Amino acid sequence: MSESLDLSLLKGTPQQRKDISAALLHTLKTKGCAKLKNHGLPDDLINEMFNYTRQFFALPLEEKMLAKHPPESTPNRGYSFVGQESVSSISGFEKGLPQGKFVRDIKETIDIGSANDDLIDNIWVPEEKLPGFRRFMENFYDSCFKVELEILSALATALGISESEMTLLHNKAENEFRLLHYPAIPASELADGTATRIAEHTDFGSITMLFQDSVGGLQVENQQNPGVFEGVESLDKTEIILNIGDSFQRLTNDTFRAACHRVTYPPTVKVGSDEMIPERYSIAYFAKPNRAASLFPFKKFITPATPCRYDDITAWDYNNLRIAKLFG
Ligand SMILES: O=C(O)CCC(=O)C(=O)O
Ligand SMILES: [Fe+2]
Repeated sequence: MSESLDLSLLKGTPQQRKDISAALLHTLKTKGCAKLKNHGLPDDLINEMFNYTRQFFALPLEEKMLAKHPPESTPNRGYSFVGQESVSSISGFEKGLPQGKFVRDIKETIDIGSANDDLIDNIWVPEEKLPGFRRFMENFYDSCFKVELEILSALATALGISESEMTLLHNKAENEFRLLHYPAIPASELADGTATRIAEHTDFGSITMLFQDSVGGLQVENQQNPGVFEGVESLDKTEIILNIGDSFQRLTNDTFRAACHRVTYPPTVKVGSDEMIPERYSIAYFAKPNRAASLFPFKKFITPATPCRYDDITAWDYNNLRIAKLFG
């Protein structure tokens, strides 16, 4: 995986901004994801984020279940126990592939939205179970939103589309963000291919900003070599791993393709061995276009050589179409 890109250059000279935006676009288009440093989120904040994430998942199951995700896909809020959600049902969706075999994800998650969302409320454990958790998460969400807008503006610059059009499409912060815990398991549990940590998938939104600990196992499909998945390790958990989601693929009429990714064995553990795969934590912030916005491709990307590939659909209808498949 290539070097981290220095996002502080977006605030440098106009030339530096242009160059770093172009580098970001190039890395995403070739590698499928980009690592970002100096993105503006303080190290302490990210470290605290991981601390809270660890503390949340360390609560007894019956306490986590006080914030339980409904059995169906919407509203996508609250705690999902190991086995509740299976991502393999959407593997290959945007590639137009038929649904493949069922693979069990061995992960637990909590999904969180904006504190100011007037459509959906968050689902929290009672404050006394994890004091400060709710407030911290709500603030972290807002901090991620600021970085999201900067990244989207940079991508707009690099793609030659209007920054304000891009911002207007995302200004309601109707995003989602998810804490993930992959429990420690013997490697043998993954050996026959019926289970994994998270099955191959693309994210639904515009961009995903991911934070991961140092365990490893995240793999992203190289955009120039379909079918080839490359490991993405973070030496430093304060780095953001950025990838493109399906909504952006639609908006750019496939100029930009969503990156397929998955989490499996970390590089330190031998496939099929008796070793234990250590537990792993990650945090994914899914930036999405406003619910009412159309995902019809920007005019610039519809040409005689590249006719429009997508129907007009709102971001919300598209989101629900995708998510409906996740909770079976
Ligand atoms: O845990 C990770 O690194 C990836 C999580 C992910 O891809 C997702 O939740 O969509
Ligand atoms: Fe993902």
